[in-house]
Amino acid sequence: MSDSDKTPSGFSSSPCFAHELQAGQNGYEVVDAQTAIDVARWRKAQRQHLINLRLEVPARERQKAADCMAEKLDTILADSQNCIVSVYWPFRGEPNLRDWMARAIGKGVRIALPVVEIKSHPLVFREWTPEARMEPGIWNIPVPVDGPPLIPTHVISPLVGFDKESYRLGYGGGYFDRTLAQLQGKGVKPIVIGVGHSLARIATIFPQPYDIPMNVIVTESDIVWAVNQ
Ligand SMILES: Nc1nc2c(c(=O)[nH]1)N(C=O)[C@@H](CNc1ccc(C(=O)N[C@@H](CCC(=O)O)C(=O)O)cc1)CN2
Ligand SMILES: Nc1ncnc2c1ncn2[C@@H]1O[C@H](COP(=O)(O)OP(=O)(O)OP(=O)(O)O)[C@@H](O)[C@H]1O
Repeated sequence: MSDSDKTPSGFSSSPCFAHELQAGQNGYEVVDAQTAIDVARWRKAQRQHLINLRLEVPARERQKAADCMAEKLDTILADSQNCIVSVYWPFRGEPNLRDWMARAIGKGVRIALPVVEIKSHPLVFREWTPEARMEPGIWNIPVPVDGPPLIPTHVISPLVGFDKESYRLGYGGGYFDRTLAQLQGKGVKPIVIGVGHSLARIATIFPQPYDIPMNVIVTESDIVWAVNQ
């Protein structure tokens, strides 16, 4: 099946929503209500499909792919002393970068993990080390409990899906977009690195006004920098 074959049919709106923009209250423009419902429904189905595809890959093969991604991260973060890199604690078949996190600390990088402190609010980042005290957070994902919030210089974001315009499909909470928008409001622009399997590539995520594109996407086979960097 070609990418264009995967384009859903039956939408009330075309992929270009620019003509439907209205002033919103969240600091970004909003599209009309029906478009928002259509996009949310389509994304939900895509998430389910892409997570299932990834979980069908045998665990050993997934770890091999994650190791390839880790090597590529080393290239991107070659000059990363003094950097604070937000990673993630893997779940539901996300690339497991935990060994890479420990190695990066050995090279002078500070590693942080995202924490949902308040539902539907921006994420907070707390430092992780192999000794960090962890507690189950949202969806039982372990999060560090001690230390002050950190502001990352780099945000490594796990991809459920991604498209050729470097937009990310996540789990539907809007957490990364909300967080990046908040940081940008403070004049902070971390480098956003998406990591995911190449099977997560789709033609478009039907980007919405609140979606913030990533700077670079790392898969097991490629490093793809966004255009207009
Ligand atoms: N490993 C890992 N940790 C992570 C993330 C991640 O993507 N991976 N996150 C990255 O953001 C944050 C958690 N993300 C979340 C995203 C959505 C929902 C959530 O409640 N989703 C709704 C479905 C919404 C919908 O489909 O419309 C739900 O499950 O009911 C919870 C947490 C922080 N930690
Ligand atoms: N900057 C923002 N401010 C307020 N709400 C936002 C913002 N960005 C996204 N959202 C909300 O989050 C919802 C889910 O967004 P989206 O479908 O992009 O999630 P996602 O990127 O897949 O999830 P996640 O980042 O948690 O993995 C959107 O419907 C939107 O209402």
